[in-house]
Amino acid sequence: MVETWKQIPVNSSVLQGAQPGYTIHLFSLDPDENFQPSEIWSNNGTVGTIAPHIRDSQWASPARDETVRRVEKRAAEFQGYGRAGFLEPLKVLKYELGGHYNHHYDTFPHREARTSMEGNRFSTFFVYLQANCTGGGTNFPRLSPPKDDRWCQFVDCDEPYEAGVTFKPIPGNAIYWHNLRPTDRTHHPDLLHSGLPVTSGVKVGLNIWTWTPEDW
Ligand SMILES: O=C(O)CCC(=O)C(=O)O
Ligand SMILES: [Fe+2]
Repeated sequence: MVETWKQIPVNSSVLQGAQPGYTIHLFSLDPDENFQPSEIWSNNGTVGTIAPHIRDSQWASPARDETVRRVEKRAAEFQGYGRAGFLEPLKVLKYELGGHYNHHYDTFPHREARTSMEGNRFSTFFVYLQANCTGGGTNFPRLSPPKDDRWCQFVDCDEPYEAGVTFKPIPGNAIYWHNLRPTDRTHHPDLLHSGLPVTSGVKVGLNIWTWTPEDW
C-alpha cells in the first residue's frame, strides 16, 4: 500500500484503547447554583466580610471532578517544583453589571501578622472564562504600559499612561504572576491590581492560587 499523508482515519480501531499521555478536555464550568457573594479577608486571614463597595462579585468553588483536577495539574506543572507548595481550591468568580474588585494584593502580608494559616499565596493565575461584557479588565496601576504594540491585543492601549496596565478580559486567556519576591518573601508592591467595573454583560473568571510550602 502506498503511504500517503492522509492515512489514519480518526475513528480507526488503531486509536481505540490508546493511552495518550496528554488529553485535551473542553473546559466548561457551570457552577451557577453554588455562587455566593465574594468575601474579603483581613490581613491576618481570619475574617471574611462582604463589602460590595470594595468587592462586588459572586464566587463558587467547582467540585474537583476530573476536568478540575486536570486544570489543577496543569497549573501545578506550569510552575515546576520548588516554591509551589499547594493549590487553593479553584475559585470561579462572576461579575454582573457594576461588579468589580478594588485594588488589592492576593497575598496576606507576612507570616507574623497571621494566626490562622501558614504559607502564602505565591502565585496567581487569573483566567477569563467568559467575558461577554464591556469593562471588566484587570488593572495593574503600578506596572508600566508595554512599549511594543503587539501587546495591544492583550492590554488596553487606549487608556492614559498613568492608569498602568489593564489586561482585556478575553475568554480563554489567562494572566499569571508571582505575588512574592523570592529574596525577602514579602509581597511584590507592583502587583497591586483590581477587577475593573463591568459596564455591561457578565464576566466570569477563575482564580488559581498556588501557596508556598508551609515552612516558607
Ligand atoms: O476580576 C479580575 O479581573 C481580578 C480578580 C482578582 O484580582 C481576584 O479575584 O483576586
Ligand atoms: Fe486579585
